[in-house]
This record gives sequence, structure tokens and C-alpha cells, in this order.
Amino acid sequence: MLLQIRHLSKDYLSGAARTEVLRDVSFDLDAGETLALEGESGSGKSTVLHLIAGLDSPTSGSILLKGREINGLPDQAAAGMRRSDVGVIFQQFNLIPSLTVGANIAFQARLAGKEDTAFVKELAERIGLADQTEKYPEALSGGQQQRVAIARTLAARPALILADEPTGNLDESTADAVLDLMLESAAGVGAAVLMVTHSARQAARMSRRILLRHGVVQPRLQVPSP
Ligand SMILES: Nc1ncnc2c1ncn2[C@@H]1O[C@H](COP(=O)(O)OP(=O)(O)OP(=O)(O)O)[C@@H](O)[C@H]1O
Repeated sequence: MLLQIRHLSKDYLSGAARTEVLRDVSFDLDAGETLALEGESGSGKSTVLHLIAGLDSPTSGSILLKGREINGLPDQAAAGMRRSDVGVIFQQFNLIPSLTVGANIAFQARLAGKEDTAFVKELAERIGLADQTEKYPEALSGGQQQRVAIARTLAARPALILADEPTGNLDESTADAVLDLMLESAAGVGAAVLMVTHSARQAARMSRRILLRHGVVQPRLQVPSP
């Protein structure tokens, strides 16, 4: 099992007030699987991703990556595991404006010590930007920038991609094309995808779906057959 989330809870304290954002969230994700995390605004979707990505720590519960607990590991050890196994794609593309498209694609792989020039070139081709690698991100459209962000994540060959509304800034047809690319490319490198989305249409493209309501995983309602 690639990822095991067990009894994850998260509270935020502000003065004397305590807000329970996640309560006893548990789910698994297998290698190469794709899972949509759905729910209304404020239901805790991004918080789940942030905890897995190590951007925040849970109040209780455990996060096992490849069978190893990463919550509670010394920061450096957990960061090392995440760097080699986890890639993140956000709604904001977060490209580095002073680096060319090619250097942006190579950036994360270099940080993870997995730089591979031939693979970067192959990814640039796969995202349809092979002839634009010397340009800077500002010269690209939003859809193209998100393609670069996807290629940058894939270049480090992560086992797990965490995607938070990755197509939220794009119009519907561009969003569909970018999602296709993300899923095809993830399958190409055998990466699993955990994607937060508001879009039921996009969620339907994933192999499994989980619904969060007020920080609690909901049992799926079965639609009766006609
Ligand atoms: N740092 C924080 N301090 C206090 N409360 C927070 C913090 N971060 C998130 N929250 C609260 O936690 C709840 C869940 O937020 P989260 O961003 O996970 O929801 P979401 O389902 O991803 O929403 P959206 O779809 O709008 O992005 C919200 O009520 C939010 O106000």
C-alpha cells in the first residue's frame, strides 16, 4: 500500500476557541491508483493534502507512506521521504519566473537529486512545449503554465502526486485537456494521484472518490439501478 491515512484529526486553536477541521479521517491509496477528494468549500479537503505534504501537522492520527510513518518523524527525515516520493500540484502554478520553462521542468528533479536531461526533454514533448523550453513562464498561457507545473512534478518521478484543484484556474475545455495530460502522464510513470476537486465531472475521471463533509469522510450513497 502506497499511502495509509489512519484516524487523522486536525484542530485549529484561535485563543480559547477550537475548530475541528478533520475528524477521524481514514483511507488508503494504492500504487498507481487515482482518488478524488470531494466536498463543499471548507470541508477540509486542502487540509488533508497539506497534512500529507507536510505543510502542516495533524492533531492526531497517522500518515504512512510506503508503510513508514511520516507524521512525527524528525523534520529532516520526513522531508527527505516526501522529496523523493511526493509531488505537489497546486491551483496556482507556482512556476519560478526567473527560470526558463526547461529549467522549471528540471527544478524539482534537481532538488530530489534525480535530474535526468533526457526525461525533461521527453516531458517537454509530452506536454506539447518542446519548442518553448527557452521561454519564460510569463510568455505562456495559464493552461500551458499548468502543463509545465505538471511536467515539473513528474520530472522527479514521484510515487504520489497531490493535486489541489489543479485545473481550478482554467476554463472547462483547457481544464479537461490538462487533466487528461496529468492522468496520462501519471499513469506513464506509475504515480498515484490524490486530487482535490469541486468538479463532479473531473472526479468521475478518477478510479475512486471520497466525499468529505465537515471534516468527516462520508459513506457513498448508492444510486439505485432503474
Ligand atoms: N491555518 C488555519 N487556521 C484556522 N483555520 C483554518 C486554517 N486553515 C484552514 N482552516 C479552516 O479549516 C476549514 C477547512 O479548510 P480547507 O481549506 O481544508 O477546506 P477546503 O475543503 O479545502 O475548502 P475550499 O474548497 O474552499 O478550498 C475551514 O473552515 C478553514 O477556515
